Amino acid sequence: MADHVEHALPDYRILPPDVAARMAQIKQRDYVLEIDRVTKVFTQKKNRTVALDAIEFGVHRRELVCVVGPSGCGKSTLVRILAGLEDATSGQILMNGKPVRGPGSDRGMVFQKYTLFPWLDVCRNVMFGIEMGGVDRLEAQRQAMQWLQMIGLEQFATAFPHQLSGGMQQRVAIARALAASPRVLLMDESFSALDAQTRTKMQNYLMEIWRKIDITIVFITHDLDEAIYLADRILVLKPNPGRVEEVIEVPLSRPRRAEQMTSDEFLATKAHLEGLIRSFGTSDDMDEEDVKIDLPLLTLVTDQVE
Ligand SMILES: Nc1ncnc2c1ncn2[C@@H]1O[C@H](COP(=O)(O)OP(=O)(O)OP(=O)(O)O)[C@@H](O)[C@H]1O
Repeated sequence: MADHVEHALPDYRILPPDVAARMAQIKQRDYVLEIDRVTKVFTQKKNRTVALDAIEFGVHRRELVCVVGPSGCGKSTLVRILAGLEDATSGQILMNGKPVRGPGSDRGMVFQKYTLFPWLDVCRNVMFGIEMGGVDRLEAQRQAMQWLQMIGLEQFATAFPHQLSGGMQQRVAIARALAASPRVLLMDESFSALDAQTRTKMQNYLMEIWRKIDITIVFITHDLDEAIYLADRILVLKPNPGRVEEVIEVPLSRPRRAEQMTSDEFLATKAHLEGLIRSFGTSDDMDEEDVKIDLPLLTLVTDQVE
């Protein structure tokens, strides 16, 4: 007899009762953001790329949706269209039922690269979004300090961005985006420049803020662990052309804890996502096993201990 029996993972589609109840509650809420048959075609000389092909999806109020997919499946294009930075070739984005015509204060954005204004101190960076909304300077300063308190950086109010670590800068970027009172926060690979430990802290920190305020989050990521850990639902895109492959309801209870990353439900969801990405057959950086490195001969290790 075999010494060990292979551990069978549960079906990732089976939601524990508390998760099923939460998901039912989320689905009763209105859509804040609707992607209404959005197609985006890029034409360059003779090349025609269908980056997004009739994408249809609705994000409920106070939901946290992650978007994953291999390189080139249209994640960045989608987030740029959601932000109003790019037009769809056909279809439309609706915010609370109204068509999006360009960037607006109802959608905040946090990018991958640190985008704080280097010449403004932390408080002024956060004040920026508030003042843009027509609030006077003194009131903006009061609100900015409240945000800094919320993110635990009030003692850094007069520091400049270069004096902060990457994680702290992203916390300020989140505070700056939220201070402008958006309905939706769009996050494009916002934590991928951070080291693993800081990244986990930022994920917990984001979920903590999200729990406290009325905000809906759309989070684009390459990282499957990050998507499963954060999301209520995961929108999986496939490339060539960019289409919705599947929408996954994450079978994990909230509040999320790091220990859940080794749970059967987590592993089953990850195994399924990995299988999907592999089935797209792209040479993607999500698939680390496929990465081949040509080493120059001189780098061969000669003192290897067996
Ligand atoms: N401005 C552009 N002009 C021409 N083609 C573009 C443009 N922007 C994106 N594309 C093409 O559209 C497709 C989707 O690109 P996009 O950057 O949205 O994918 P992605 O999923 O965000 O990729 P990655 O994860 O590598 O950032 C790709 O084939 C890309 O080459």
